[in-house]
Amino acid sequence: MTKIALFGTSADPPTAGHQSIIHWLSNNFDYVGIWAADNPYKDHKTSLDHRLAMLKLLIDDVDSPGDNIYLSKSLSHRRSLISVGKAKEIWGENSDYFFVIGSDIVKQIRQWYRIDELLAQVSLLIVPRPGYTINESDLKALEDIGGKCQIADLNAPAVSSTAYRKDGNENVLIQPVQDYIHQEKLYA
Ligand SMILES: Nc1ncnc2c1ncn2[C@@H]1O[C@H](COP(=O)(O)OP(=O)(O)OP(=O)(O)O)[C@@H](O)[C@H]1O
Ligand SMILES: O=C(O)c1ccc[n+]([C@@H]2O[C@H](COP(=O)([O-])O)[C@@H](O)[C@H]2O)c1
Repeated sequence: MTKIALFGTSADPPTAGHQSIIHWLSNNFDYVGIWAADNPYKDHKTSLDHRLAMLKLLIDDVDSPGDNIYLSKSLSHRRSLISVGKAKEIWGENSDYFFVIGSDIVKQIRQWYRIDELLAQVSLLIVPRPGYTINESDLKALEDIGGKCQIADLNAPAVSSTAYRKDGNENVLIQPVQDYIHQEKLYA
């Protein structure tokens, strides 16, 4: 069965961490669907169009021999259940869908919109994030509501969008994203 990884991010701005996840997904799945979306729990510091443009630069910079990464505005939705529905219009009902989250989201995701319906349609692929241990009790709570969880065998770097927004740490960004931010005078 075709394996599809789905990865949504607020991309405010996208970091070297997002890039290492996308690179790994590209090597481990048949297709990778990526989108930028507003997060209903957060305020964003720049427009969705700028965040999409930065995400495109980040993906263009990924060395992907399979050429299997799809950044699609049609997937962009603040509710991931809707994004998954859009993905199924692209890759069909008979593919195997893996919804990718960092380990910092494992507890929170239980509060997401119609989470039981989301979990019925995808497996969760959890990327270990430095500083965020994956607790058995959180995995069990997800399983209790129908979650099928797998842990990705990937060491993502200890970087975050917050480190750039709050502290201006440019080391968390790849050069093309830094250049775009300067050119468009974002996050000033
Ligand atoms: N370095 C990382 N390691 C593991 N997971 C990550 C990493 N960066 C982002 N993720 C995961 O990718 C998804 C999208 O992340 P998001 O765009 O919120 O980045 P972030 O750095 O967490 O942003 P912010 O600092 O604004 O909260 C989330 O599921 C998050 O857990
Ligand atoms: O569906 C939800 O209820 C929901 C709640 C919070 C976040 N999301 C999505 O999760 C993705 C990652 O968000 P973020 O801010 O962690 O990058 C992004 O695509 C959001 O739209 C989705």
